[in-house]
Amino acid sequence: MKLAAEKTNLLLLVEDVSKTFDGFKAISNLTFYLDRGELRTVIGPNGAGKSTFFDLITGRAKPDTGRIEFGWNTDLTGMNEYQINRLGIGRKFQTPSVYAEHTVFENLLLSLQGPRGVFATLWHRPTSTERDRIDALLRTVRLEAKRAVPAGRLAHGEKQWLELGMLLAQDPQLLLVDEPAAGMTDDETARTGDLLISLAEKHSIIVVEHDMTFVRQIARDGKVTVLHQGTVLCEGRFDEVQADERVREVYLGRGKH
Ligand SMILES: Nc1ncnc2c1ncn2[C@@H]1O[C@H](COP(=O)(O)OP(=O)(O)OP(=O)(O)O)[C@@H](O)[C@H]1O
Repeated sequence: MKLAAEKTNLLLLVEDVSKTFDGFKAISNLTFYLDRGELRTVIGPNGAGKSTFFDLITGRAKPDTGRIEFGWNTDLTGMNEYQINRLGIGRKFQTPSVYAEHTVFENLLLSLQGPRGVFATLWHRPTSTERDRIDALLRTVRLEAKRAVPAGRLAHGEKQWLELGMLLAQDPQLLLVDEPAAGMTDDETARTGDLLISLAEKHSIIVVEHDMTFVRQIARDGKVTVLHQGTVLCEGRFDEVQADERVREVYLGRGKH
């Protein structure tokens, strides 16, 4: 349990959380702390509970027991997904969900304006502040050259970057990113890593990932958390985790590298 003095830099507190689905304990006494400005990578074999962990933070699933707090003692367990999102927690799912027939620019405009609705947004002339904001987002995700291209015509990697840009348009404090490198070429994967590292200067980020080359790239000297059977098996720098016998047994030993 964290003491008050240790909490000053804490952004997310997950303590002793459990979640059972139909008698199966998907998350079991999970404790996890994230500091402000951290870029944390979470790995673990299939079924370890990574998606459920994100579901619990974002309010998609509710814990049976335990505490989940954001910022300075804001209890997330009593809030719904919308309220948690409004607090500043954004999630990017593995499969990009962009408006295929609308341009990259329009997709970013839609995210910037929130729940106004597609029709209202696209019939309203963006303000110069909105244009500046979108230009900055396009630079961040390196899609300036694609601003007028319909999102459906983008390459897989570009769609993922656009969706990250759409998430950033809401200016979240905490970004939860699910397997961003899945299905990407090596070059796209490396660019995604660079992008996440640059975002970590302003945001706190948790990335769930299977691709170990990518995990090594983004983890640098930061912490990697290994989940197994719904709980934290170990935590440490990439090389420490990689050398841990328990990790080798449950994860790397199964042929994932
Ligand atoms: N809504 C649900 N109902 C029943 N069982 C569930 C539900 N959600 C998750 N589970 C179970 O909980 C366990 C953890 O699932 P979860 O999807 O969180 O793992 P994961 O680490 O994300 O796996 P993967 O790497 O394959 O995506 C799995 O055994 C899964 O079948």
